[in-house]
Amino acid sequence: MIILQRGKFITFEGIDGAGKSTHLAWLASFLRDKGLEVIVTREPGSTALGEQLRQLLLDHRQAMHAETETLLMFAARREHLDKVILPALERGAWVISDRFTDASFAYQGGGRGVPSARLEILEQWVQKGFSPDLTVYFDVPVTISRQRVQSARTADRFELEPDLFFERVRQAYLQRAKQFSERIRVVDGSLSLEEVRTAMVEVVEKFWSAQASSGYRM
Ligand SMILES: Nc1ncnc2c1ncn2[C@@H]1O[C@H](COP(=O)(O)OP(=O)(O)O)[C@@H](O)[C@H]1O
Ligand SMILES: Cc1cn([C@H]2C[C@H](O)[C@@H](COP(=O)(O)OP(=O)(O)O)O2)c(=O)[nH]c1=O
Repeated sequence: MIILQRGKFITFEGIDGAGKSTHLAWLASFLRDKGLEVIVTREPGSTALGEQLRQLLLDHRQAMHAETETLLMFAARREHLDKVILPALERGAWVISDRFTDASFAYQGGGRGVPSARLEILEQWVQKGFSPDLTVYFDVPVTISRQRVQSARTADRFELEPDLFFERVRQAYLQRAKQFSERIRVVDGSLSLEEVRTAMVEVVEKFWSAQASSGYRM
């Protein structure tokens, strides 16, 4: 009898320009080299409906109430869980997502001031106790992330927010990293690309060894 083990769910977090997307591809190939099926995905988005919600959420002409924004983020997440994340984990694949619920606590909570208690209700409603197995948080000062984003792409609705908004987002991430220190690993994203990658590899290799020693069959 073949007993299929559930895959692992890894998320990347950080303020815009922290370097998440740059390092995601590396992690995917690291895990694929170990023989795993790996799904790379992102939030908001990654389903047909989720990508439409993403367009509404990121379009700078689309002003919206902070609670509308929050509900749309969780609506996109519900689809993402149902159509992509949970089926992949159940068939044994590993899933790496560029952002997940920590982003709602950081952006809608820290950035927009939506009370954590409300976010926790939505989290419980949508996730029913499900959360990532590992989160890598790339921490960068706002000035650095701004410079990177400005030279890399056209700003979306969030990236047009002032520095103060991103300071609050960053503080909320740091606070959450303290609160969930077992799950959320902080990497200094302000270093050179090579140095950040080395720090990330260390985090991922530790996680990998912990899985192996706890009996996870690779
Ligand atoms: N450690 C780094 N040093 C210098 N530039 C970086 C570093 N990390 C990312 N970048 C650059 O910053 C820009 C934004 O990076 P990206 O990975 O898209 O960030 P995010 O996905 O977190 O928004 C890209 O042009 C990328 O090449
Ligand atoms: C998932 C999520 C993203 N966001 C925001 C953060 C980003 O500014 C934006 C899109 O995410 P993303 O594509 O990761 O942006 P970037 O590549 O610039 O880091 O959506 C929230 O505000 N709340 C959420 O729950």
